[in-house]
Amino acid sequence: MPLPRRQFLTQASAGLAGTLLAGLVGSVPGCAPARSAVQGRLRGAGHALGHLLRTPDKIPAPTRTETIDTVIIGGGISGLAARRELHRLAPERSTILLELEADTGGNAATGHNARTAYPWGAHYLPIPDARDTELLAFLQQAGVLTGYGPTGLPIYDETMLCHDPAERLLLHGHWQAGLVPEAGVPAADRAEISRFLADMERLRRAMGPDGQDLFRLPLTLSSSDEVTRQLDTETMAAWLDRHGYQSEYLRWYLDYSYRDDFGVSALQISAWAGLHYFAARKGQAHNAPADAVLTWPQGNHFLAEALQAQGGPGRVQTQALVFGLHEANDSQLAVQVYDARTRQSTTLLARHVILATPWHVSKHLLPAPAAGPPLTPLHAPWLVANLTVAGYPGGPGQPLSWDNVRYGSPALGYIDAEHQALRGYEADEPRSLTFYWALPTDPADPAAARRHALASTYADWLALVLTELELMHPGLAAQVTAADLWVWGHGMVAPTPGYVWGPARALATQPRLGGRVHLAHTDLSGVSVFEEAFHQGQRAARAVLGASSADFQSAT
Ligand SMILES: Cc1cc2nc3c(=O)[nH]c(=O)nc-3n(C[C@H](O)[C@H](O)[C@H](O)COP(=O)(O)OP(=O)(O)OC[C@H]3O[C@@H](n4cnc5c(N)ncnc54)[C@H](O)[C@@H]3O)c2cc1C
Repeated sequence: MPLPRRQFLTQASAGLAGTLLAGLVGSVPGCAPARSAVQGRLRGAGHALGHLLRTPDKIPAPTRTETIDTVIIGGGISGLAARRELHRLAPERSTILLELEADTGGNAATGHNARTAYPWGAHYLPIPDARDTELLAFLQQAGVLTGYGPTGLPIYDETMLCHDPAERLLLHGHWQAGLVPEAGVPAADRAEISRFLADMERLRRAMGPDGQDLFRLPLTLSSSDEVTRQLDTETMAAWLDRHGYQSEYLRWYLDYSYRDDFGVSALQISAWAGLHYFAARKGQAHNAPADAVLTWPQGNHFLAEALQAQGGPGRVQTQALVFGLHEANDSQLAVQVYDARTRQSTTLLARHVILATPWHVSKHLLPAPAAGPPLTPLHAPWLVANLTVAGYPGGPGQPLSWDNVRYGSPALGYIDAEHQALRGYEADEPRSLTFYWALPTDPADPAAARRHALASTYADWLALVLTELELMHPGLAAQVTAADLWVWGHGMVAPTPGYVWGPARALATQPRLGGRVHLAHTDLSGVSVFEEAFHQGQRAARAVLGASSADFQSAT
């Protein structure tokens, strides 16, 4: 049964001050400033335009026709990577990328205040596996990778490697360094945490009988070992129970990590995905440790801009809603697109289409699939809040770090958006903080959480965020001067049991419409991270070129 809205917000704030949910910021005792003192607004992806897909009769019929070789639908990381790859391998082809929003980047969106750019979504890339030469080549061209050391390991631009201090955790009233609970944690729990991390280290190095790493990114490179893939059929929580991992500190740390990458906890993801999270990361660098991350004030929008810049002169059209896709004739597809600027629609006749949209959009555009289980990705809604705070977020212990998390919180903490700025700060200078919050989702009715999230008001969200800030830094909520908030109705895909290696994903990723439509999106991976999106795009672009050469051969 759908949650009433008040209950949804109560769950979102589980553990926060009980008085919070009156819905008025001023009702939070002793912490929240008068509502009028905080400048800001509630934003979000272009729901109104996107929702036109549900009522196509309200969209004007196409009045013009254009012919083009390849149309890319969706300008997130996967669509931009596809465009770059097409340009790299076949620059003579005509392409157009159509993006619904006013800017490309998808979930790697950015905004800014008077002080700095900040992320609205994806904000970091762990240093990649040094075997991922295609990703390294892109990063080198983007200036992120500056060369190679004497042993052949990549050297990353020091200004883009996350500076120290990178992470801190508020635990037992004290800020400790790092996010793995340590300070004041009983010895038995510490031993369990060490055992788990040692297990993950073993899995990181483990190979399957086919000679492939058991876990790797992109995940298609992981071993096809059946015993390992069977782990996709149980939940990570069940796997932890089976292996005697009961420590509440360990379970909190794992749930925090999974909510941060997948939006849901160990109860909702498969054991394969839960282990992949820890065992697939094999970053290596000449000038950074294996767990270093690359980050920018504007988050991964930096990488989106670089992908777009490397994609050549092909057209990129934003505020363009694709609402129809069908076969026009034996050799062309018809793509119907509505331009929200001119309020006119066009039919593009294309030999190939790369569909780089989330599955809830793609399934509307594609003809019904062949018989088989449907793909039903679970997406938690997310709240991201960018705050300007007049005071310093200090506290006992480790100073302000890039990533700041409160143990036991239902939220995911905040990033210091100005962390990478290469300058000193006056103690009383304002700071820009980016809060992340994966909202609770009932897998039986995920649409209910989304509906409630989209129906909640600026005041509702602001109350949640300010209360969380107050619990992290008593007295600081009153010093918030601006707060812009963004709700993602669909955050990122959660790899629920059976999603990654079950039949539905394999079926959904098949080429469609006579082999002329190729799909790319992290929903089709099950693990929503930059590396997956990048490789999804590359694979789709190569599939277009492969299909084109087959066309060419059959025509000659
Ligand atoms: C809050 C949040 C934080 C995240 N943090 C990180 C992180 O730190 N690091 C990381 O690696 N990953 C992170 N991710 C995951 C991130 O989603 C992926 O890394 C990646 O950006 C996904 O790219 P994509 O191309 O698969 O999808 P999307 O970003 O979903 O791109 C799809 C695009 O299609 C467009 N579109 C949809 N419908 C239409 C239509 N009908 N016509 C035209 N265009 C359409 C959309 O507007 C969108 O631009 C985060 C995700 C979220 C939500």
